[in-house]
Amino acid sequence: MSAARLDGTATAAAIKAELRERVDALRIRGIVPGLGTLLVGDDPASHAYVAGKHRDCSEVGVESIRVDLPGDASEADVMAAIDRLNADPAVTGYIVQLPLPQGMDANAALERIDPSKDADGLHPTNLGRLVLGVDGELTSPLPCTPAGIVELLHRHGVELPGKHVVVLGRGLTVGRPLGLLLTRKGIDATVTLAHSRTPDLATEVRRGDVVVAAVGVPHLVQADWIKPGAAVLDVGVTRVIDHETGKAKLTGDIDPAVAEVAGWLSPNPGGVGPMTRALLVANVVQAAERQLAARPS
Ligand SMILES: Nc1nc2c(c(=O)[nH]1)N[C@@H](CN(C=O)c1ccc(C(=O)N[C@@H](CCC(=O)O)C(=O)O)cc1)CN2
Repeated sequence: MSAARLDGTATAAAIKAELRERVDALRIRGIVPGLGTLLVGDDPASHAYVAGKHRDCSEVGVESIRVDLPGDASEADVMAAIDRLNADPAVTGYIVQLPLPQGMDANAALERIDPSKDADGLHPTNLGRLVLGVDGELTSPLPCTPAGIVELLHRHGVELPGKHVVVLGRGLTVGRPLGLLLTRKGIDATVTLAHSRTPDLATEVRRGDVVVAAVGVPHLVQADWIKPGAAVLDVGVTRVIDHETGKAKLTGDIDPAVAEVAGWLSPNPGGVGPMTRALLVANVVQAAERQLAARPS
């Protein structure tokens, strides 16, 4: 038996259709949401992701403001670009595409973002609100990949309360905030956050009703690591050369044989990636709705 597909492309399309209606309602009230992106350097993957983000915006009626700096830009250039995005009234929310070129302080860049314009939910204030809001109502933006994973499972009817979720990877954009999100009241999962220094990964993964792999090690997770029927989300991406075609192709963290054991499996590409982008647009629309709510009537 083969796992059912956690279809990120179709789910993201449904979310974008819902967002289109919210954007239309905002525009009628005179608010035009705009997403800004700041991309430094010429990493092809980052360029592809940023292009996808702007494509999504045009599909839902969100304006795009794109700032690209060369790879040899100084930290002062990056900070100045962030200051301009903070001040630009056309920018409802924006992101600094990660990774920044080697040697550049990503934390300093993230801290410079105006938290009310932080479309990635990665500013310390918004990550702090995620920690503080574990028991309560949350009105700050959530990091896009964790929010996308929870939404993808929810829209496929995969229940999380009381389930054991094993997350592989402790990075800033996925593993770390995902652990916080999954343990919030209302989501109520139990989380194991495993990483490169965890002994015996296979034993940890076998305990998971849900497994999220975000480490960037091609085909790390093997079929005999998976509890039969588990939901498996493949987030990590490595570009490897296909020996038959000589071209680079995307390879995820999950071995294809996992499909024979898992109950649910997200394809990669076509799984969590499109959900990350859809939830980014959702954060921008939400920020615009907050602007509207704060406007004197
Ligand atoms: N500022 C941020 N930087 C990065 C984040 C982030 O959330 N914020 N996450 C990752 C990359 N990422 C978002 O920027 C991202 C990854 C993948 C995709 C995506 O749509 N993938 C497609 C395949 C695209 C391709 O062909 O290359 C898919 O999975 O179907 C979008 C965004 C690191 N940086």
